[in-house]
Amino acid sequence: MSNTTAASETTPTDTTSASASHAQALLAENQPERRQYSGQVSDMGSGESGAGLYRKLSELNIFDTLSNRYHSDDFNAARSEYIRTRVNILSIVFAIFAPLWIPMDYILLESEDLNVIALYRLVLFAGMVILLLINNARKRNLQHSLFCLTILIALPAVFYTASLFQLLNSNTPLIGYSFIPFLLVAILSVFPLTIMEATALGGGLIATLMYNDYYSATLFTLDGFKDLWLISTLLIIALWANQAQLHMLLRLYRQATRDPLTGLLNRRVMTERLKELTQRWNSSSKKPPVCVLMLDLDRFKRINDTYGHLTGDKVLQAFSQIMKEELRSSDILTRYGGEEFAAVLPGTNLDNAVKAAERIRLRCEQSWVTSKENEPVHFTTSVGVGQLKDSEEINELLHRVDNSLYEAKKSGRNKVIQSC
Ligand SMILES: Nc1nc2c(ncn2[C@@H]2O[C@H](COP(=O)(O)OP(=O)(O)OP(=O)(O)O)[C@@H](O)[C@H]2O)c(=O)[nH]1
Repeated sequence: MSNTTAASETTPTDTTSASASHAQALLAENQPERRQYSGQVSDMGSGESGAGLYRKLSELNIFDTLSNRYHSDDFNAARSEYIRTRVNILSIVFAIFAPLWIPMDYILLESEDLNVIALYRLVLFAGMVILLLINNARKRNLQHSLFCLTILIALPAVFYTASLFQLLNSNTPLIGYSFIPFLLVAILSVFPLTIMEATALGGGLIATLMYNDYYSATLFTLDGFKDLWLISTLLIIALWANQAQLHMLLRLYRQATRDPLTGLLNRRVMTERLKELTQRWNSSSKKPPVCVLMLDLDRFKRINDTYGHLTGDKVLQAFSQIMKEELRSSDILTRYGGEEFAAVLPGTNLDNAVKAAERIRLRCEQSWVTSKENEPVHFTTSVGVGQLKDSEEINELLHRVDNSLYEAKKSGRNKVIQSC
């Protein structure tokens, strides 16, 4: 055990690993911009910063709903469950309604088309049943759910194209067929999709409609234009509905997982993430290092008692800002309890974790917030650091690191102690 030397560099610890990229996704919703300074720490609790256009777009949640690039693995898993259940319901609806129309075809279609179309409908029915099975084979996997959603949209689109080709030369009116692309675009609106996902699926449907209009020689007619107009309008409304759903999901998710004062993850989420991480770590042959920091503000009660709780809150926000700035965006940062914080550093060895802890300690020492009376309020932190050992349970690691933190407090505070 040792109190480490102060690290002069201000760059975050940077060792690579597979788990680091996983953790990056876990926390991506909370990425701050890195700023380097020491001195007065502004009271930014949300973890959002930036300027100009980027900031405006962030405020409009454009980046949140544009693609899933900034979504955590956990949020993606939650969203995939929404998509999976809706794909289940819709594939059952299609499986029921596809063969149900066969009697209507017998009334409306000419005899030479009947058997072929009935066969297409049975194939669509079988496709939907198979999709139902595939859709439930993997849970909490966004790629898989999006794949199944694409199949859900593609199967009726292929059925529509094949039927249209079959019925191209017949004189019967296409009752029960021509609305299919419009129905599919409308169906998109029940899913919480990003703009890119919905545009890709909607674009595919518009292309299908145009392809069929072209082959039935209606693309450049008034009817063709009317179809395009209608499907584009429906797609815009579907995109709007997608955005509303995705935005609401993100908000609910953030409320359930974040500490409102600092914007960091809450303790429950951190424990879950850490459990997942260690399970994966213990079962894999590659074992990149994983370290944990436990950080506690020193004599925080005194700050509250002297300057009031609002100033205490400012210190908590400033401290979390320092953590965000001194650690990598792939690290898992948590407000663990009142004035206690924790950080999981995947892909970082003990030496580098100690350096990172030392950077935070030093930044705190050099920083201050201002009280209501405009007095500078300084603060310091004590830190315990430990690295996950082979076959070690997560609780054992946390217990070890907590003991180091306790030792740092006992031996005078404003210290980093590593657990061996
Ligand atoms: N302002 C503010 N204070 C909080 C919050 N959560 C916990 N606290 C306060 O944090 C203080 C923690 O005090 P202690 O546990 O005695 O620890 P300490 O004064 O930091 O002493 P050491 O940890 O031993 O250095 C208590 O006064 C709590 O009321 C919060 O969200 N805002």
